[in-house]
Amino acid sequence: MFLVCQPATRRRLFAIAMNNQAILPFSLTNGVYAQSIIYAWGFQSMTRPAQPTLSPQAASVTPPLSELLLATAYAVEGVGEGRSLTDILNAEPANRRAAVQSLSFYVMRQLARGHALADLLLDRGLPNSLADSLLITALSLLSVDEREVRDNPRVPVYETHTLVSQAVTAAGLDRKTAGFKGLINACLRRFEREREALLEQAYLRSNVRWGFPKWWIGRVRQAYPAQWETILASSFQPGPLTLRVNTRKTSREALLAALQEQDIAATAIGDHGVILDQPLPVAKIPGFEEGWWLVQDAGAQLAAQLLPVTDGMRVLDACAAPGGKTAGLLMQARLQLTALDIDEGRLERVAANLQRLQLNDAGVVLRAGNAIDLKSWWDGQPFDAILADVPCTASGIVRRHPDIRWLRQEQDIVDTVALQRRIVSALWQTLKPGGTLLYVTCSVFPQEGIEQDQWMQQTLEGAVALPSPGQLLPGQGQEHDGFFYSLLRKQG
Ligand SMILES: C[S@@+](CC[C@H](N)C(=O)[O-])C[C@H]1O[C@@H](n2cnc3c(N)ncnc32)[C@H](O)[C@@H]1O
Repeated sequence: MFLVCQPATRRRLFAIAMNNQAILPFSLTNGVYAQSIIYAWGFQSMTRPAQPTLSPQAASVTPPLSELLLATAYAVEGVGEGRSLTDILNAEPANRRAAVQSLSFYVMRQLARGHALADLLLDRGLPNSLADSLLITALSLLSVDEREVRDNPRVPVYETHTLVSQAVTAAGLDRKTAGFKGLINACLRRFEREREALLEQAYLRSNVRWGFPKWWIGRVRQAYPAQWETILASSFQPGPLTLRVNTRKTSREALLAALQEQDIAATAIGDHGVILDQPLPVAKIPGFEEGWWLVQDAGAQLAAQLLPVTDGMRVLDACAAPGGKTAGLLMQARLQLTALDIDEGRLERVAANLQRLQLNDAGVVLRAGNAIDLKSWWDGQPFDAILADVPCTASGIVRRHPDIRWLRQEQDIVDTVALQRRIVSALWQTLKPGGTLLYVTCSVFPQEGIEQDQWMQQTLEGAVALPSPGQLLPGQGQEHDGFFYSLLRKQG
């Protein structure tokens, strides 16, 4: 494998490869009576980012709940300012990352409820955004109900008095929130007293009922009048842990047998997938170090199967990072593969992941570049096949990235559609006559899927549609996230 990047990047890449560890489980104290943690975030999280070094003793101690609540409030504030929760969590120290992930994922799902309750308790939000985020965090966690716990046993549940006192202690830990201790205490205690009435009022709001922004609910409802409720309900729940077997290293039967041996319940899904009954830390699943599998949703696994590739082909994976679909393609055949991505940092993850899976063949080149700017990265040799897993709103993968629904704005759909068209138009020029291009998005919005497909067939010279799944929706039939697939051949 050959990486086209700066020398400093190469050094960091080596460090990442050496650091390739899984997220560890943790246990919470402080009055938690039901707790379990989501471990794998997807392919990206299989490589642990560089973290400040902690002594083994310090790294194994989970901080008190008050500290976790404050860290979660910082995460909520960060998302409110437009930062990705994945980036925020990557910067968390190792000893609390899993705990803060569990809390912040839950709060993200119930953010509309937390906001609505804070609105009802205070005429205006708190004048300090961190204090406001702490109040919303505590209210989201205090308002967990039995039905939620029944539907999802991983929901974090705390005894009320513990949560209230820890939230107030959390306020005292930071000078930005210390002045709001009394007000936060008063709000949380009032919530305890008026819980039923406040929740009843909050649930009158559609964004609280569904856990999505109003504009998002409207878009899904308009696009899928018969299925919108199941799509939203399914998108609200956390996705399961699904693995894609590395068929270069092992078989699905062998992986299922190894899982069974360790009493890990799992079933086959799709052609190469395995779905675990319960999520586990990746390091606890047999074969992680050996590269027997990667974490990949069943819908995403289809990409490598749909693009017709055979040994020796010149293939472009145009928006490759973090490399889940690159890995899938390399399991299908021995390729002369260029993995292109505009983000050099994310490209490092492709390298680390291919290394763990031992798919870093001599014919693989990782290249940092903008797909639109052909002159900057293309050598003029046409490709036999192109995977265009273009940037999108990611509205189909909100189960695994619960912050996305709050980070996106309705206008983003228009901007993303325009960017996707520019990327595909450029890539089409690099495709051989007779070659195939697979267009992929992890979105449920038709503007990025079926409407783009129509546009491509009308606009791209010589484009002929081949059979492909089209729109895959969460909660409809097989277990998977939301994706759109269109396979086009360039007539020669
Ligand atoms: C949906 S993600 C790709 C996921 C990846 N194919 C996988 O399966 O792991 C889209 C990627 O496109 C990259 N990207 C965005 N704009 C791009 C551009 N103009 N040229 C190349 N890559 C781009 C982003 O950095 C991001 O990594």
